[in-house]
Amino acid sequence: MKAIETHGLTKDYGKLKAVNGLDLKVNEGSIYGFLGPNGAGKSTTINMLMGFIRPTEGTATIMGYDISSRHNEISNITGYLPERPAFYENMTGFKNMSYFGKLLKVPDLQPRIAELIKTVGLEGRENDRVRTYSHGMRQRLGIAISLLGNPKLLILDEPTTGLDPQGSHDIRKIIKELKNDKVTIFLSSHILHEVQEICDEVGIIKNGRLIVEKPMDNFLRSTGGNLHMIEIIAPNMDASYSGIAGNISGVQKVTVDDGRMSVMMERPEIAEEINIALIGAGCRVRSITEVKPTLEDAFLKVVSEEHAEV
Ligand SMILES: Nc1ncnc2c1ncn2[C@@H]1O[C@H](COP(=O)(O)OP(=O)(O)OP(=O)(O)O)[C@@H](O)[C@H]1O
Repeated sequence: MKAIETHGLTKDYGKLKAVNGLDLKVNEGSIYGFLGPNGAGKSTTINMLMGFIRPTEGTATIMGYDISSRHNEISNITGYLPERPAFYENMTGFKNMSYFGKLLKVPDLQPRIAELIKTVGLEGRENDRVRTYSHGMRQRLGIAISLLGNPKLLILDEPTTGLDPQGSHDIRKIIKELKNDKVTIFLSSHILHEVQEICDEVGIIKNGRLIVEKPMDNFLRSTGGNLHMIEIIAPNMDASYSGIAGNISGVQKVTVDDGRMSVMMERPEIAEEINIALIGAGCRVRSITEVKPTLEDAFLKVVSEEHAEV
């Protein structure tokens, strides 16, 4: 069973197809990064999954439950953090949690709240009114509330946007710990280095259509043309060594710039041959580092292409 599965999910706003025939598959236990340019249809998709708006066409299930008919079951197993969470501003963080916890009929509510306040790092501020909270504290409270019911699936709409480095780091840590507890996490974000760090699957939507859905590693490798890249540093590195590396079988491209050689090659083991050849030719190799493709590069590449990949 998939944690989330959609078939032809579509939302029209007049002539605009905000979401257009979306077929998503989110594996249970994964951290799935749902990406796309502004206006691509991410929030509209999330709003349909959460039952806030009705699809124009198509179907979707969450943990096997149909979103159009099994809303109660879905609410019981899904936690949700909206892009801008709303609270009772004049109540304390603790009281807000109590209120939502009672709505969800959370058993042993008081100890559960205390535990979550600790998890999200709000200790010491839980008895202050929410209107005095910073943006980061509001996000922390929103995450704590979304976790009240011990969800199996957590849907987070841009959870770290606008947070300071410590806040983003803490939230990434919470997300990774939830994965260890087998919670599936579906998050939308524009902060691609964070998505690369924590997500193991990636789906990219553009103009309402899914253009990529892959395990993160596969996606990063596929957009790099399945090549591996290394960077070699040597104090006496210069262009005369390019031919030495370039002659080795499986090396696709060599550039030398500012005392650094960059090599694109077909297999990672070729690095050892390059090292031996360079040293044999008098190059004083100091370091060889694997350069990982970035999600940002891969994302920009696929969204600038017109064709759909899936
Ligand atoms: N209630 C609405 N009425 C009309 N059009 C809407 C409505 N809600 C969203 N749209 C349009 O649907 C498209 C998708 O919007 P959506 O908010 O889902 O994008 P998004 O991917 O979440 O964008 P962002 O990254 O900017 O948050 C946009 O063109 C938006 O203007």
